[in-house]
This record gives sequence, C-alpha cells and structure tokens, in this order.
Amino acid sequence: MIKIGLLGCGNVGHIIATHAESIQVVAVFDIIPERAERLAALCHARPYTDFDAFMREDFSIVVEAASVDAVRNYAEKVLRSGRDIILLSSGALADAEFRDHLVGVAREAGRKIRIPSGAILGLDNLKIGQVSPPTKLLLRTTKPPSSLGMSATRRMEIFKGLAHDCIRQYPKNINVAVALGLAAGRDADVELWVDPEAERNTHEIFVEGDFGDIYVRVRNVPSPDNPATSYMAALSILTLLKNLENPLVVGT
Ligand SMILES: NC(=O)C1=CN([C@@H]2O[C@H](COP(=O)(O)OP(=O)(O)OC[C@H]3O[C@@H](n4cnc5c(N)ncnc54)[C@H](OP(=O)(O)O)[C@@H]3O)[C@@H](O)[C@H]2O)C=CC1
Ligand SMILES: O=C([O-])CC(=O)C(=O)O
Repeated sequence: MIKIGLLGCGNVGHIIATHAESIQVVAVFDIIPERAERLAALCHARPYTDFDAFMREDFSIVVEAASVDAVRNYAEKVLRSGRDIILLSSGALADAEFRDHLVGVAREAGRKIRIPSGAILGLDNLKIGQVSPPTKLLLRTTKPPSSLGMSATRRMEIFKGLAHDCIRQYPKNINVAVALGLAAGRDADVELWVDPEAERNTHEIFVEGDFGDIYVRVRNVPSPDNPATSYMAALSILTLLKNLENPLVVGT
C-alpha cells in the first residue's frame, strides 16, 4: 500500500483522507494545529505543524493540497528527501525560474513532480503541443462570485491575459490554467469570469493547431468545504494515486 504524507488539511485534504482506500495517509501537515489534528483523527494519521518533524515520518510521496506558497516553501525539501511530490497548486510552476530550479532538483534527486489533471480534462493529449505547438490555447473559466470572495450582480470578466499573470492575482482559483500551459508547452491565454447565476465552476478550453481544433467544457460541482475548488480536483488526485503502481498506463 502506498504511504503518503498530506500537505494541507483543508477541503481537498479532507476528501482524500476520507476516500483513501488503496493508500495509507501516514502523516498530515498544516499551519493550523486544529485542522491537522482533526484530519489526522479522521484517517488515523499523525498531525504536524512542524514541517521537518512531518518529513521524518515514513511515507514515499507527498500530496500537496495547500497553496502556491506552500509549494514554493516545501517542494524542494520533499524532493531532496528522496520523495516524489504531487502538486495540486500547480500555479507555483508559472514562475519559470522556480520551475526550472525545481525540475533540476527533481532530476538530481531522481524523483518526480506530478501535476494531476485536477479540475479539468484533456491534459493528456494536450501534450501534443510539445511536438506541434498550438496556434491557440485559451481557457475561459466562469465561477460564482462567492468563489472569488466577491459579489457581482451580473456576469463580468475580471481578468483577460496570460496564465502566469492570472495566477499571481488569483492563486486559489486558476491553477488549472498553469497546468494547461505546462502540458501544451506554452503559456495559456485566460479569461476569468464571475457570474452570479453560475452554480458550477465551468472551464472551457479552446485549442487550435495543425491537428485541427478542440473544445472541452467542464461543468464542475464545487467542493463541499471550498466552493472555489471543484470536487473533481480531489477525485483526480485519488485517481492518480490509485494508478501510480498500475503497469497499464492509459493516456498520453
Ligand atoms: N490544479 C487544480 O486543478 C486545482 C488546484 N487547486 C488548489 O489546490 C489547493 C488546495 O485546495 P483546497 O483544499 O480546496 O484549499 P483549502 O484552502 O480548503 O485548504 C488548504 C489548506 O492548506 C493550508 N495551507 C495553505 N498554505 C499552507 C502552507 N504554506 N503550509 C501549510 N499549510 C498551508 C490552508 O491553511 P489556510 O486556510 O490558513 O491558508 C488550508 O488549511 C489550493 O491551492 C487550490 O487553489 C484547487 C482546485 C483545482
Ligand atoms: O477547482 C477549480 O475549478 C479550479 C481551481 O480552483 C484552480 O485551478 O485553482
């Protein structure tokens, strides 16, 4: 059974801990002690607020479900300790200098940084962009205003530009845009909309290239404890973990 350390005891951490069947959550870490303790009790793990103590536990992989800042603070230590890391806050890798450094550390340590598909679909075959660059790569995301901690009385575009700028302004809402760019090999264009009528977090992906064109629309149910995060994101991590040791690999 794969033993994991969970970095982040919020909404996604809870879903992982309560659905962990083929994995064992050995230790959990959060900056807020009560959160770590509550989650640890749920999955019979040990709670930590001290990162170095957390890292002394016996697990082979760290699942990050915390924040872009947490990736910047801890991912290198995880890799240098000889563990792989799954990053849900993929937005941290929008910074090319940090990304190159972290990938270099992973290479040196012989470890892997895994980016789950999270709240979107299509990352697998979008990697064709690394062979044949797309002429268009656009993500149009629409969320209820409450997801972004704001109010609005009508549908409004609140950001239009490149993914690496959008994630700086909305680090809890648009990690998917950075994941798209990492797969396709170029920064994605992003439109971020709020809509008071929206009940779901909707991601529309438009791609064009010499292969033809793609349109994907994902209408995600928000998570129970954090409406900004789609429930699918947690399912995506659980699925990645379930398949880690499967010799049959499906998808590019
Ligand atoms: N790639 C994708 O498709 C998706 C990515 N995400 C990202 O996944 C992450 C987790 O989402 P979710 O569980 O809903 O978020 P939550 O805010 O519900 O939970 C995150 C938890 O991690 C804690 N945390 C944040 N920073 C640190 C840190 N530096 N060290 C230790 N603990 C920390 C938070 O504490 P506090 O509340 O005090 O900050 C909180 O308890 C977020 O970054 C989110 O943006 C979400 C959906 C899709
Ligand atoms: O969960 C979602 O729909 C997307 C999200 O928050 C993110 O990418 O950060």
